[in-house]
Amino acid sequence: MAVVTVLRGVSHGRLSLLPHSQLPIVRPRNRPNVLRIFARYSQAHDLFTTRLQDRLEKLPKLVEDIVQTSLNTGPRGALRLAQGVQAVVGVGSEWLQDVSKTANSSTGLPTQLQLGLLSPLYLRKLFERMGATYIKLGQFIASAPTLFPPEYVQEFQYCFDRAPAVPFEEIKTILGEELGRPIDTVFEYIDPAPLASASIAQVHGARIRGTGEDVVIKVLKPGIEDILVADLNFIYIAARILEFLSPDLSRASLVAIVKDIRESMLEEVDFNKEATNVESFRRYLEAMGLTRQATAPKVYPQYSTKRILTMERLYGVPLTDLDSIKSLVSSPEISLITALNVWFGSLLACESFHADVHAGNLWQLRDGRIGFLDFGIVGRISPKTWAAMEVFLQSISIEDYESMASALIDMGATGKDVDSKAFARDLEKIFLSIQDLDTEVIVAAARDTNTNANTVAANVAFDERQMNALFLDVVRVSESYGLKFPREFALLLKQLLYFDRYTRLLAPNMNMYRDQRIELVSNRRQRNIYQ
Ligand SMILES: Nc1ncnc2c1ncn2[C@@H]1O[C@H](COP(=O)(O)OP(=O)(O)OP(=O)(O)O)[C@@H](O)[C@H]1O
Repeated sequence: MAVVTVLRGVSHGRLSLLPHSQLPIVRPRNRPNVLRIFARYSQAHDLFTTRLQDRLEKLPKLVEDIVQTSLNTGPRGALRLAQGVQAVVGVGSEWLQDVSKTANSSTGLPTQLQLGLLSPLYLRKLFERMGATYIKLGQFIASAPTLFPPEYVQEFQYCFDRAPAVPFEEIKTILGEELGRPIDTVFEYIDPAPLASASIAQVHGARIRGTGEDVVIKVLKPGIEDILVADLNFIYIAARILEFLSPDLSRASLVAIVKDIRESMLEEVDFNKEATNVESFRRYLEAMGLTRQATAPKVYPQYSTKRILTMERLYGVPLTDLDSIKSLVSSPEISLITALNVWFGSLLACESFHADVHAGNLWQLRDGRIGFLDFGIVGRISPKTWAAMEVFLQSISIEDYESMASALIDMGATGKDVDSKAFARDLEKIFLSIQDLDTEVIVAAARDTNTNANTVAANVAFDERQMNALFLDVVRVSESYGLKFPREFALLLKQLLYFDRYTRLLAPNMNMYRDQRIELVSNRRQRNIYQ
């Protein structure tokens, strides 16, 4: 909790050294008042002096670390600083405009505007402008509700990763360097217009020379590693200073956060890792006899490196694109069931699970199969978490909130005794509210006979916001009982809520946790749902 407290303090600009009045006091018994007061004062004073000395001793190491890290960052640091200033000025002027719009209103400035650039909305915008590292940091905040204040976790769910495209000439240069030979000896054709452009990578359609196979090439954007080094070093310095200023801050947690961010970012900019993840998912499909039902793009290792990833091109539409999907398959419900069974099966039988199956990464393919894209973020489940997760999922399916509570207690590290009955009652309230809220939203969308893609999308966005709020509720209630979950649990739960949303959209009458066709817990034996 120390991390949360301090980070909250920072976010409201209130970080300070521990004042005298809050120093722990050891009460000696049976002493006259004056002596007691003196003893109390001198103990507090001693403690303060010891802490100060302790800190002063650490100061040279901190300065050395900062200097060393800044030297490692080199001129990239200055460049990043300039970009940072530009981003602050940009979002700052947006904020000023918004302030001036509300200046004449009688209700005064909304809290969002009062907090300035530190408010969730403007901080999210600032992160988006700052690019790759901060977008990933934002996405990390969104996935770590136990560490950050809920309003930030909620807002950062919408940290969009879109960035201007890098000119095609530059992309061609990178491809030539990475392939080590003229690109036209490998590719017969590359589409100069990118299929997608995010902060870290850009994707182009292409055709392999000789075989004529359609592929996509995911290219790491130039200079992205430099930006990462500069940004991660900056984040490291900030963490060190925080530790220095607040000795009460749990060091292990803060270091773990920085380590987690660092590791997940470095994994994402190494396409060899993504290639390994896709390949292991494909092996899982093969081993389970699921290749006729689902796929992930085949990787062309001979045309892939750390910086470029050449993959089979899939053709299809996102599973949530209701109108398009109906033109491809007669029963979107069956498609959804397949997707769910394949994903749940991977939890058990694959080395890692796809931890980012948002709508853009889950496709209904033209050939009828389900396509899983983008294996940049994966999770791994420890046996302990998985065992508790099994019970958790079973308990959802039978609406047994007491076993749900005990599964959550098993998963969440706590030294305290938890009142599992009260916890169960609180969980029940949350899950009941999920059912009510979502059904309402989706039914409203479905009744609209003129529904077009935009209408559906608007409703889905609204629905997603609610789902996230409910997901945060589960975590918040658990936290109030002293539970702290491993991050893989948050990844899993978030994914389940995404799936719940797809279910309400594609198969409103189906109960994901009860339907016999969905093997939530054990998917070793694939049932034939097509008979
Ligand atoms: N194998 C593929 N076949 C067809 N299109 C693809 C393929 N891989 C990627 N794309 C297209 O490129 C887009 C971005 O790809 P991907 O999700 O892998 O990159 P990303 O940089 O991680 O993007 P994001 O973070 O937005 O998910 C996909 O949404 C899809 O439109």
